Amino acid sequence: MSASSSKKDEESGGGRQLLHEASSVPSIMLQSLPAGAGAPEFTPDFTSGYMDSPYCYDGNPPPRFSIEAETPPVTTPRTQDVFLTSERLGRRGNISRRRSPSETGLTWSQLAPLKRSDTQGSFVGREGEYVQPMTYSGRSLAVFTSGGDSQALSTPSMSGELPTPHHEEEEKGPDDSGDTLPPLRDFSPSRHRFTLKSRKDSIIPVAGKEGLAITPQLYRGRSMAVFTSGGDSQGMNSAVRSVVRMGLYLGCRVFFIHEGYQGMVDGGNNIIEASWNSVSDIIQKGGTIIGSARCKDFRERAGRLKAAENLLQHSITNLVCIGGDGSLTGANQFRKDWAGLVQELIDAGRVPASKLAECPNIQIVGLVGSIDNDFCGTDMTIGTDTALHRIIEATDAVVSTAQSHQRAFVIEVMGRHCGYLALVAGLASEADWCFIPEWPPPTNWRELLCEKLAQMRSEGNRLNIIIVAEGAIDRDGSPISAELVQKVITETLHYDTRVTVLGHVQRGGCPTAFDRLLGCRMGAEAVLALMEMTPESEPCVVSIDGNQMVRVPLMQCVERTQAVQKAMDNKDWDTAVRLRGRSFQRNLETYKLLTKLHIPKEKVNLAGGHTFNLAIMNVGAPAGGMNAAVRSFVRLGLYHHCKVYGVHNSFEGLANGQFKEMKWGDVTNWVMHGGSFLGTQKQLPTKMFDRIAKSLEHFKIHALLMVGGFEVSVLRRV
Ligand SMILES: Nc1ncnc2c1ncn2[C@@H]1O[C@H](COP(=O)(O)OP(=O)(O)O)[C@@H](O)[C@H]1O
Ligand SMILES: O=P(O)(O)OC[C@H]1O[C@](O)(COP(=O)(O)O)[C@@H](O)[C@@H]1O
Repeated sequence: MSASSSKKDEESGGGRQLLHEASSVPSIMLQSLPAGAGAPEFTPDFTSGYMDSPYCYDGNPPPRFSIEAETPPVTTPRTQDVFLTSERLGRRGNISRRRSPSETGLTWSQLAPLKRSDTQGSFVGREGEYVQPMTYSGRSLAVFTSGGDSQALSTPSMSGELPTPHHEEEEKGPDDSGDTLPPLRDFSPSRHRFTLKSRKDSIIPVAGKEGLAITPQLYRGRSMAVFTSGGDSQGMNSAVRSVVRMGLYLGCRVFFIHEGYQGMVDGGNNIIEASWNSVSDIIQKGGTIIGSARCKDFRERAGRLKAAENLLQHSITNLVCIGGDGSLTGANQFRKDWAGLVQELIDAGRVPASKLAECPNIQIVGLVGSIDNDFCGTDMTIGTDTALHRIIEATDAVVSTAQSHQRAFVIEVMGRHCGYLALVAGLASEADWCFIPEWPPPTNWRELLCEKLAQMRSEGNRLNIIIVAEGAIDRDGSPISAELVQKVITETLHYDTRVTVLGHVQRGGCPTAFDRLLGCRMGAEAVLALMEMTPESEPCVVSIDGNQMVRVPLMQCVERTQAVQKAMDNKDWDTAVRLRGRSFQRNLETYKLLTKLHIPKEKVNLAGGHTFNLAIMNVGAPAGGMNAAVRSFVRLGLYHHCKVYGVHNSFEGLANGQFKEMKWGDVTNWVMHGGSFLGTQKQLPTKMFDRIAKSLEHFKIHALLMVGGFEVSVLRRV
């Protein structure tokens, strides 16, 4: 026994001693997941723009949880208890494991660190990696929920295929970008160009200025305009509001251009000056108050000439374009043409000659507003989060009626070229199958699909949910429509099968809090980026990277986005998925793994034949997502040949031996349910340590995952 553990024994009394005496349980690892409102330390700080756990900044260590690990049973040099969290809480951020290297005695390189300057530090989780089936065959684990329950995303899967490893994406290495920002201080344009260090991406982001103090009236006298273009999305209004107010704050004249490029071409009342109040009371509204359009004229030089003439009338030489890749491509073309267009207008006597000196260039900054999340270069586009909420709400509603009538439902979601919405909706609703354009199903998908659905029914499921992206295709590139899927199911299985096309409902309605904030943050950053531009600057897109506002070169992003389509056209699915980014790959792998009906058959055991017992429990008040976490844990544990126990009723259950061995099918359909199926209680284990230790010994538990609030820390401190 180490010196440190002896000391802790003295502090904690007999229960701890029991753990150490349990010869058949050489060690125990405790891990905890924060859940719900009972985990205030993880509350995102939306206002500052940095949604990390304050652990990163306030210097306080997180609660520690292990009951000491003297003989580490698993594979790392010295395995310790960890605290799992979503790194930087970017919606597509990494799941990371947090702990202090100084506490663990490990070096950063052993931890595969993210190189953050957090007081706690993080190292990258293994989410999305290809994981050999049955790697930890024989081990046991248990799960419990405790504290407040929480509604969360967990992970279903899709095809009957085994997961195949994807190539490691080259563009993004571990996020080592974050910590170059200095504390809040005055901003002036000559200072503050922070580069994000050591990125391996071909698209290199530059850190934005969010969080810095900005001097008012810094750009007094400049003119700028904002417009929305292409398909609208929820959160565009928030971005417009933010652009207008930041522009005014900096002393600029700010104009609205109504109806996208069409308004720019038509001019007149489409271009009007904005005031502070003209954007009041819009942050909560869906759509775009300044209108959006698709405009043929602007694709032609003649149209762009008219647009330039209209902008020159107001001496507008700074544009914030809120739209998709098409709109941003158009903006880039406009910028390239600008000098020639101005000269042509002067030559034709349509604008005074002085305009050339006054407005020699036009500067462009883009914000991506699209529900599809199809733009390379940003983790999330404005509107995606809201669309996902709509889809999940609708799917939950469909599930209830499908259940009554024992029906299969094929739900079509938007995404002409991108499967993000379908895939993530599939994950979050535990759909039985999910069709996306980037990863078409095997050629015999009809048989596989029907086999899977039939098997589910034979195991007692009353319904089936299949999600089809609007742009889903098969391996030959032919569309897989919702109607085709319906036909296959009806003809083969004779199930009562209905199609629900969610359509524009997904794009309408009020934005979620996330999209409102995303619009706000991106809009403000866009104005700063715009004002800092020089005639030589390339147009940029303001994007979210992890949870940081960054600027990325517009055309590189557009090219990468178009490359995904090219890869799909060439039926190069691996490349298409890879180009979509690591988070997309992770989602896909997780979906494929966890949606399987049974544990995959492989017998590989990378743990060298060890048998491990795992347990999971919930603690504290219930919080959304607890069941989803349990489902993922149980299935992954089983996949690694562990024995997995669910511990009922928090610490009390732990002390009373309320352990239930969990099987793969026991957690089916757990994702969409709030609360805690294991049962959770707000209670401290302080008076139960002896009994807890006996239970752990009795069930020979090697590792325990606690999902809950602060209560989990008490056991750890023992
Ligand atoms: N290559 C281009 N040149 C000029 N304008 C373009 C170009 N591509 C798109 N646009 C303009 O942007 C508008 C919106 O583009 P679109 O692709 O329909 O939507 P999104 O911006 O949502 O991708 C088009 O109607 C057109 O006016
Ligand atoms: O409203 P429209 O013009 O029918 O467009 C529908 C398309 O627009 C989208 O909602 C969003 O696409 P973009 O934002 O990329 O333009 C797609 O998912 C959908 O296929």
